[in-house]
Amino acid sequence: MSAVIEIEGLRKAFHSLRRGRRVAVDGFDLLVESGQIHGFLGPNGSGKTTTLRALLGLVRADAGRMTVLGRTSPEQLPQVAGRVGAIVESPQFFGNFTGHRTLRLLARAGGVPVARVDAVLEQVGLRDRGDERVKGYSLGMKQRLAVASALLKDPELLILDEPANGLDPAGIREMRDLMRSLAEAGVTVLVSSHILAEIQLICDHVTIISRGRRVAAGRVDEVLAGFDRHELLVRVDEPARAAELLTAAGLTVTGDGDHLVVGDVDDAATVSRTLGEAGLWVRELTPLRPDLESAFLELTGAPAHPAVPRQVDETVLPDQRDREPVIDLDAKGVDA
Ligand SMILES: Nc1ncnc2c1ncn2[C@@H]1O[C@H](COP(=O)(O)OP(=O)(O)OP(=O)(O)O)[C@@H](O)[C@H]1O
Repeated sequence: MSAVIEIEGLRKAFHSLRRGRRVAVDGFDLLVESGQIHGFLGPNGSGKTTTLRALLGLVRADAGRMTVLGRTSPEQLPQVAGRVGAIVESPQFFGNFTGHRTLRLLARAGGVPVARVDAVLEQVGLRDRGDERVKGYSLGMKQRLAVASALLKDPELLILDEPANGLDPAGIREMRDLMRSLAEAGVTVLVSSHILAEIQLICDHVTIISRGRRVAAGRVDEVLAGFDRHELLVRVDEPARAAELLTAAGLTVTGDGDHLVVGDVDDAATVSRTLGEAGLWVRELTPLRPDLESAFLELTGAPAHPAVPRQVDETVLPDQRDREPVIDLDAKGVDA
């Protein structure tokens, strides 16, 4: 497997008038290999968007080494730009244009054959809706139109910043199916998100960022294995008595009501035997597998923040919302 994205020691600080210098990304590393659907997870403000913007040359990094498809970023990015599709800044669409017309315009502007438009509409499941005006699209359809615009170039690498943000469960499912079909078609996908359950379902690899630093990376199942507490959910009559017996047998027992959670269990038979010998019959014995949600909480000290609805055709760019005035160091050529 070859590296499609490599980031080593990325640093980026912003200077704001009110709060002074703020380090957004602090020595961050990321490795995405070809064929992966790679989840990029982190709490609100942990540095995901800044990382992606730096990778794509939209903001200048203070330090670090980055490559995209084997070329250094940002210097050699133009050499591979035609092979990379990205939605990091929310694209703006004209509500009065149809999806088809929007993509035709973008195809012409990007020097892509207009014949690609039908192909990408088909790919994102908008073929039958391409002749409708964008203002009549649901949020999920607008997100898919945004993905379609990134697919016009038939990219090998697709970078999506929070593609499921603000979507309802049906929209999230559509986005998930779309990413899966892209991966099956051989596209490498890097997707940032805070919707952990979705990342767990969609992605094979994950990198977790907290306060600008990488706190975990690897295959999703391997990252989760590090959080396996070998716990079992146990349902039994007389749970209070069962808890006493299991504690006396050296196990950790928590839980209330009609079930117990028994920890540090190497062999489930220990539980059923201990209870069975005392005449208590186990009605349910289920291993509790760690999920990304709890791993994330433990690693970052923060719960995944609730979805912030963000529409792809919002008139306000994300950077203009809830942000203080910023000294644009890039424009002034000043080092942070
Ligand atoms: N243009 C900017 N000016 C000033 N501060 C910024 C700017 N962009 C990002 N920051 C700050 O850098 C930190 C990281 O922000 P970033 O947007 O990269 O996080 P994120 O992980 O993408 O968050 P979210 O999930 O909310 O999108 C935050 O403290 C943010 O306020």
